[in-house]
Order: sequence, then C-alpha cells, then structure tokens
Amino acid sequence: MTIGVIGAGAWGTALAQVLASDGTPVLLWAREAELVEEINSARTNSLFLPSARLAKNVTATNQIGDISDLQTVLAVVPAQHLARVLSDLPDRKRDLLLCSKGIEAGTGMLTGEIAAKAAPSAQIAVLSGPTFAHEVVAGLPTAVTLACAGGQAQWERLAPVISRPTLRPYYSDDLIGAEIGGAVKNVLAIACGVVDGLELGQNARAALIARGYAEMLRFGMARGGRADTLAGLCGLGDLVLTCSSTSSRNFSLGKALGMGLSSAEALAGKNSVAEGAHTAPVLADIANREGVDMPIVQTVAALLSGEISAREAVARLLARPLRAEAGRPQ
Ligand SMILES: NC(=O)c1ccc[n+]([C@@H]2O[C@H](COP(=O)([O-])OP(=O)(O)OC[C@H]3O[C@@H](n4cnc5c(N)ncnc54)[C@H](O)[C@@H]3O)[C@@H](O)[C@H]2O)c1
Ligand SMILES: O=P(O)(O)OC[C@H](O)CO
Repeated sequence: MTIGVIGAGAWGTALAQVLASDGTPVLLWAREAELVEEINSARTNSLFLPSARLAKNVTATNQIGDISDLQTVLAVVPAQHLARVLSDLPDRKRDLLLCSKGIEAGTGMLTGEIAAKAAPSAQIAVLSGPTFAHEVVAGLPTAVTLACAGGQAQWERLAPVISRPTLRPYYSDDLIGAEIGGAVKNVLAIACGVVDGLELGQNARAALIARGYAEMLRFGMARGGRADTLAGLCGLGDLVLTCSSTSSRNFSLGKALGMGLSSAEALAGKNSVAEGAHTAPVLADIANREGVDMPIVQTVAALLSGEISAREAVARLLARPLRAEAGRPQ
C-alpha cells in the first residue's frame, strides 16, 4: 500500500525515507518542481535535507492530485501553509496524519482544526515527538506520539503502517495535547537559544525548560489537553530535545537573537522554517485573551517583534514578582 507524504522539506523527506526503508512505496509531494526532478533522478534533497539518500521506492511528484486516492497520507508542510495545501487535496475518507508543529497566525487554529475544516472526510491523527529529521533519515532510533482521533481502531490500523525498526510510535487519543506540545516547545526553544547566545549558562537553560514546561502545561490543560500527554514524547520529550541543540532551527534563531541580531536579520535568506517565530505572537495573544499565564512566551513574542532586546527580555523575566513554583499563579 503506497503511503503519501505532502511536503518535501526536511521532515517530510525524512519520514518518506524511513517509511520506505522496508520497501513500502512512498509518494512524496514537493512544492518545488526542481526538487521533484532532483529526488527522482539523484535521490537527494539538496534544498532541505542534504544528508538524505532516498530509496528508489520514494517517488516525488509536483501534482498533489496524484496523492488523492491514497489511504494513508502524512501532511508535513509548515503550519502556516497547511490550510492552503490541504485545500488542493481532494477530500476523501482516509487517514490523515498531521506532522507539523505550529499554530496558524490570524486564526489561532491548531493543525487538527485546520485539517477538520479543509479535509472533513479524513480521519485525523497527530504524529509528534523529539524528531530531528537528519537523525531519522540516518536510521537512528526515534519514538513519537501518534494521537488518533479515531481512538484504538485507528491506532490498530495505523501502527503497523507507521512503525519501523527505528521509528516507534506510542498511542494516544489526546490530539490537543500532542499538537500543543509541539507548537509550544518551538517558542520555548527560541528562549533557550537566547540564553545560549547571551552565554547565560546551563542553570538558566534548565530553569527555562522547567518554567517553560509549566507554561506548556497551563496552556495545554486550558485548551483541553492532558498533563500525561504533555509529560510524554510530544511535550516534555520534544521540549528537552529542541531546547538543547543548535540542530534546532528554533534554538538557532534564539541564539542569533541572543547574539544581537534582529529577527529579520536572523531569518534572512533561510529556506527552512522556524515555526516558533510564527507561533509565538499568536500564542501570546491567545494566552493573553484567555488569561493563561505564559511569561516566557510573552517575552519571546516581544523580542521577536523588536519591542525589547535580548538583554531586556532576560531582565524582564528575572524581575517578575516572586511566587510559588507549583499551582496557579497568585
Ligand atoms: N525538520 C525537522 O526536524 C522537523 C521535525 C518534526 C517536525 N517538523 C515540523 O514539520 C513541518 C515542516 O518542517 P520541515 O522541517 O520539513 O520544513 P523545512 O524547513 O525543511 O522546509 C520548508 C518547507 O516549507 C515548504 N513551503 C515553503 N513555502 C511554502 C508555501 N508557500 N506553501 C507550502 N509549502 C511551503 C517548502 O516546500 C518546504 O517543504 C514544520 O511544522 C516543522 O515544525 C520538523
Ligand atoms: O529544528 P526545529 O526547531 O524545527 O525542531 C525540529 C523538531 O521539531 C524537533 O523535534
């Protein structure tokens, strides 16, 4: 059974390759015509994942209609483009796995809400977790959360289709928790990158991870997600990964901000996406509106907009009133 993958960025390419590693045919939709040609002839993706060497059972196409009849489709385009791209895919009853991590600017929609609108006949699942694409494509062991809207029945259908010796999914039925973990950790990784850029030390980074996790939990639970989901691969697991490495585009963006660049300077000329830069302002707005205390997220949004400098961002967080660590803010 052929698996469809929409989006040939780093993550779509890595997923296509790992799924093809047992001989399964994979059809990969790339937006860039020259990339289709490169994947099908040279079996590489020099634009988004230069380390990848793709199996011959990965076929690229520029026509999203070619994916139409496939029963299992992974959507791996940046969250800001998901609605547009899905609107080009004929709506069918199928399993649609959402693999991007972000909140749509303007609407504040999570990827599941975007997909429910654009692909109402599909049964949705969210695949998320600590997953650097270059490690997955190299065949290194990786575990993810697979949150299934269709519950156990969908999981039993999808688990054998998605699992591979180096890709281990864990079942969840909490789509909101899985989506929020992935979206919020990107913003927190920017904050941790700032700490690195300013050379503030590892104590500060660990403090940001722990206090950031408290923000992720508050927001996730306010939106109906569960704490045990956010304690798992798609929440804490991904937070720790992304906050610890310059392999993360979000962490690297934060590091550049910490070193004194503006967000425009730090993002200039990049063809890869740092989702946290798009998610931070909309997440900060939603948190404000809904009264969810998210000081780190608010500070990252202010830094990205140029309202404050990196040093002012740190000073702002350190000057907050003292409070209890656990429970609701007083
Ligand atoms: N790279 C990773 O390691 C990784 C891992 C897990 C999840 N993700 C998530 O996967 C999603 C895709 O990220 P990526 O790393 O594959 O992307 P990328 O940064 O490697 O590439 C950018 C992607 O955006 C697409 N794009 C650019 N403009 C577009 C437009 N107007 N319409 C549609 N598509 C457009 C490009 O075709 C390309 O596929 C993001 O939400 C990201 O957070 C990435
Ligand atoms: O490079 P980043 O910051 O987009 O992170 C990639 C993945 O989401 C890590 O799980």
